[in-house]
Amino acid sequence: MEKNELVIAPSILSLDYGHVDEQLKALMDSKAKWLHFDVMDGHFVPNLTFGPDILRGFKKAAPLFMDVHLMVDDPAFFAPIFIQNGADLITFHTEALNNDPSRIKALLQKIHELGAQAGISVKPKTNIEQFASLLNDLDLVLVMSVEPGFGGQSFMEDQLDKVRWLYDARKAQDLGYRIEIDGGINASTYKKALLAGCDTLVAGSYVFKNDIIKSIEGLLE
Ligand SMILES: O=C(CO)[C@@H](O)[C@H](O)COP(=O)(O)O
Repeated sequence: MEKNELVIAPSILSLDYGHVDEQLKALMDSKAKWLHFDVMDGHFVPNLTFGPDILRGFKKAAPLFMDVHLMVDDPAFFAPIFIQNGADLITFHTEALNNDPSRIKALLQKIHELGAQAGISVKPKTNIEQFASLLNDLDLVLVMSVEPGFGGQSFMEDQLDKVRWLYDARKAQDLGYRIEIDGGINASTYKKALLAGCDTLVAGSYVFKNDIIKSIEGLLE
């Protein structure tokens, strides 16, 4: 059984930036409670996206739970800035801290001290089991089911092994972290993600290239 209520986090990477007001209104009228906000620095991943001012603007226009995914070389520098500007949850990539458990733990703690929830993001080639000792410090684990950097890629089904491992570990240790999946989620892949144990679905192109309200409702069914 799922421990957490199912949450859909539309990824604003795929928003149609010619029609921002309209789309934010549809999001506010939808059943989405979260927004997924991808921060890319052009170096950790080969794409550039949004800074903290944009997050502040989005939060004002659409006051939903802001799930901020840092794809940056220096998450310890950027996390406090995004929290000040409205992030409710920050995830960062462990590789940016050389996969060093003590540095990862210190940043998770810093994020918590600043009043936000904290989690790690896991790239497709990253082994999750090396972070077993950190599970108790996490509010969420973000499993990437595509290589981070771009929307519209195909779902990597083999990443569901990580989801199953996280699900079993959570149950065995009676922990409460969310299991979020991100990349290639659509009307068919979401079912596989839910069956494997995800409780938080990020969806970009599927939501914004279809009817926003109906596609979110469909993923919640
Ligand atoms: O973080 C990323 C890409 O790096 C994602 O959040 C994408 O924005 C998901 O887009 P779709 O695969 O759903 O189109």
